[in-house]
Amino acid sequence: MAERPLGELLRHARQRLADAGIADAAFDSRLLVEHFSGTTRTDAISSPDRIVGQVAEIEAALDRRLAGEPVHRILGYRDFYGMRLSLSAETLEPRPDTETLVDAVLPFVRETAARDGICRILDLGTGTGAIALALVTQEPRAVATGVDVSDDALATAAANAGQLGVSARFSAKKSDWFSEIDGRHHLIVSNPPYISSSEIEDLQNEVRNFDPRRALDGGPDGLEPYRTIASGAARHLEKDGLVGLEIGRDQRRDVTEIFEQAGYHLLAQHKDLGGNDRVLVFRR
Ligand SMILES: C[S@@+](CC[C@H](N)C(=O)[O-])C[C@H]1O[C@@H](n2cnc3c(N)ncnc32)[C@H](O)[C@@H]1O
Repeated sequence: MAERPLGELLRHARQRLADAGIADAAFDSRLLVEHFSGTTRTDAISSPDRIVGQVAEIEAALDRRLAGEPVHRILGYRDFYGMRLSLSAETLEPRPDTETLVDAVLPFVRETAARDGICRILDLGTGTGAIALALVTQEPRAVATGVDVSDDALATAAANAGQLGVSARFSAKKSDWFSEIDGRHHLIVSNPPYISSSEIEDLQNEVRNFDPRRALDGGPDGLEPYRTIASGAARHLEKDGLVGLEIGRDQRRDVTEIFEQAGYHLLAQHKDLGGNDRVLVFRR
């Protein structure tokens, strides 16, 4: 059937996902139908008889969802800190938990910018650019370098900066952590890969099969990137600069120890909305 009324199509889509046991069937079906039909939630309520011509595209999107692909991978974007960020094959889907890191360091970014007229930020493992772009869109005097080893992620981050109108204050830089980085920054932020290599096989299919492995795998104990960041950060930080990190829920002690051994002290720690340890902020 090439055309169908919007209300009927929404019910059908929801039913297909619910019948297959998809947990968020109502939410996912609404996002997919709205995206591929170009309609809004208001249209669904005010014009359920509106005829939708994109039935084939919507069925194809539902097929992908039924095959286990996460809904935002199918949509090609995910919203983060009020921004719509494009995704690509080698970018992690930014998660709401990571907004905790942005909230934790934003006051420091604003204070630094007010004092020095600028805040230089280094985002290690930038992916879509989520953390750096949230900070530069919130503070107009902030400038950020987003580092990644993936060309695909860097191209996506640069495109996201363009979409948000902040290209002049965001540069995407290919570097293995600090290897190609010069100069000093007021703030280093990172949500590095922090899952141990052996645990990756136990992850939900939707994470393991659709988020890039390079964005997840933190080495044998999941802590390798933290060691690299702890040992290199001092050469790239301004005096009194901060390091803000996202961590796995059981990594608070280990990551604190790694940074304390490198001469830092823990300035603040934050839990995510689920009450898990999620963010640590260090000063030297
Ligand atoms: C967990 S993802 C975080 C992405 C993004 N910052 C976010 O919070 O949504 C980790 C990122 O680190 C990048 N990465 C992995 N190894 C790296 C390395 N050696 N040097 C720089 N970036 C690396 C991955 O490509 C990935 O984009």
